Amino acid sequence: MWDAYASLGGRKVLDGADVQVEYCQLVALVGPNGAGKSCLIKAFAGVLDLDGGVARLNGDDVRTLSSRERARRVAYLPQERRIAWNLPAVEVAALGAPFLSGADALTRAHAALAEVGIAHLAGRGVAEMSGGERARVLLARALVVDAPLLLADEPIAGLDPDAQRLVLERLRARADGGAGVLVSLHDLTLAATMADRVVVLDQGRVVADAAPIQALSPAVLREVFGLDGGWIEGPNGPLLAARRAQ
Ligand SMILES: Nc1ncnc2c1ncn2[C@@H]1O[C@H](COP(=O)(O)OP(=O)(O)OP(=O)(O)O)[C@@H](O)[C@H]1O
Repeated sequence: MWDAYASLGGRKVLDGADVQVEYCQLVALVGPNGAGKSCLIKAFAGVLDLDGGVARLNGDDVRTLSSRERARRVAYLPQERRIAWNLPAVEVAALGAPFLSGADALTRAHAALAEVGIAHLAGRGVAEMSGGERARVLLARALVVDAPLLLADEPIAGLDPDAQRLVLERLRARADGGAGVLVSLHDLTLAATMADRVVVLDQGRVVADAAPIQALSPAVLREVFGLDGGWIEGPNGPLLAARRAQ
């Protein structure tokens, strides 16, 4: 995405943001509440109009692609977790592959539910699930196709710690398997542990885009997140040691 500008309700929500997602990379998008992360992801998914700049998928302006072509090229997990109908989980997950035959879509949906650790819930209605279980069904819907670009807006919000790790490991595996993955996160330690690159967004602008520890430097932690501190090496990767700036 180059030079993206967008406004909502008369306010600038993207202000010249440049973000590239390469194949085989997991890119974590971080920033405070209201920074523009969802807007940026929506622009990539082709569901938010830009006032300026362009979101390209493999060179093509996403807005020029048909819905089916978009569904092939980009899988999108929105932040919104509402599901209108009480369909079984496997049928909800199968909706992620509208261009496959019903049987193929269901086979893939079963595999995607297993991938996110809820194969046992395949036949359960989504209205009869906990919030975290439903969140995993929606993630499975995004994983049903091997889209070259996977967009996940706060995929681990509301999940227990084990499920958070599982979901990020699955997204990591998609990147290792060749996809570009852009995932918005609030947990900076998980972002630093799992991502190849971290993009820091603040007021619709990219203020850092680098390897995790470089992007989340003490200066960025202070200026963007209001935190004093830095990174220490933990047994399983970097750990954020920070407190609110005085
Ligand atoms: N439908 C809307 N109408 C008007 N303003 C909106 C709308 N949706 C979002 N905004 C504004 O756009 C800005 C960016 O919102 P966005 O949802 O992209 O932030 P975010 O970084 O994803 O935040 P969070 O971490 O809270 O999810 C915010 O100032 C928000 O108030």
